[in-house]
Amino acid sequence: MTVLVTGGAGFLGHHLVKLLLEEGKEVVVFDNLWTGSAKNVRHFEQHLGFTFVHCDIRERLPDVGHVEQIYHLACPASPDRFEESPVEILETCFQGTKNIFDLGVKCGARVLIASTSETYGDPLTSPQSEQYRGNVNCFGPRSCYDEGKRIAESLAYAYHHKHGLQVRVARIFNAYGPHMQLHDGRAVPNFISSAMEGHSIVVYGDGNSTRCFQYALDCVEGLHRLMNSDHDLPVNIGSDVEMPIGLIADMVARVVAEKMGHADCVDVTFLPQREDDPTQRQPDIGLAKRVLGWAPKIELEEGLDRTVNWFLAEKVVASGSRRAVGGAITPGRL
Ligand SMILES: O=c1ccn([C@@H]2O[C@H](COP(=O)(O)OP(=O)(O)O[C@H]3OC[C@@H](O)[C@H](O)[C@H]3O)[C@@H](O)[C@H]2O)c(=O)[nH]1
Repeated sequence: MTVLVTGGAGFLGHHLVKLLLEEGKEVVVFDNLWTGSAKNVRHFEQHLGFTFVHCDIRERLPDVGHVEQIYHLACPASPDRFEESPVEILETCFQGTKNIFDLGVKCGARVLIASTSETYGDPLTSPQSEQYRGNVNCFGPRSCYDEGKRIAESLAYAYHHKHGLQVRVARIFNAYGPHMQLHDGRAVPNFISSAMEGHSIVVYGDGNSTRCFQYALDCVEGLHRLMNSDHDLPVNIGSDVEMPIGLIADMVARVVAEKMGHADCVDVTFLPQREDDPTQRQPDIGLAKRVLGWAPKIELEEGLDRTVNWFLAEKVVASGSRRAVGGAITPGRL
């Protein structure tokens, strides 16, 4: 079976491509390396079943022959990028997704889209089940992503009704793990990079906003189960262990300090809450448990330990060989 993964050089893309190759699938990756990295796919290059195509899904897509399944992950996911490139993100969510759906119709492929907990906006109810319709500001600084992903969901069901496209919709809640960019902008890598570099950790707000963080391997296992299930309505994929961000900052500071042999943890600096930053978030994962038999397995302590180990190892490699990070990649097979 040939599987296409858009955004396969991204953080979650990396873990998903690895899982699919280990399963014996032929994997084609589409990525323009906007927020992904060549490093995230370079070690797949000797795999005969792997093909990398450098392309932008907003443009006319290259011919890749027949594919049976498409995981559509391509889109920046860090709130820092939402403020930098809102128009490009909207184009990716609409035109990019439309191009992928057209390819799905042409090939008769099933398409899974990476939707998001951001479709619930700043939720007024907790936990958030798939029935909750959300509280999204349609013109705020995060709206390109929130509304972009909402229109991607709408487009998925429009293609299903009009063209019979088989769609799967995963609403992914906060994920973290190895292969995120150190300066990605999201909380976990930001906290790790500040602690590693001895800078104060920045927490927006008073530290009481909550999130539930899932480890990358759990997340891609959930995507894989959803793709191969019969359930064609949106499903939350996330951890339901809710924690204040201030506590997560403290945990990261402690883990990094222990591993680097520092006696003291770094300080935490509090800055004003960012506009429209959700104050609480916790998925109801009852549906995923029921229809996919899925729930996250890796606890936050264990996941943070593995993630910090990975970032520290990357730092040693980078300082040892001074090799380029995220450099240009040649189109075609890696
Ligand atoms: O350096 C930082 C970064 C983030 N934060 C805070 O930590 C919380 C989590 O922030 P993140 O940037 O990791 O992620 P957010 O929850 O804001 O958005 C994410 O939600 C789920 C996704 O689908 C997306 O990846 C992204 O939109 C927010 O309250 C944010 O303000 C900090 O306090 N300091």
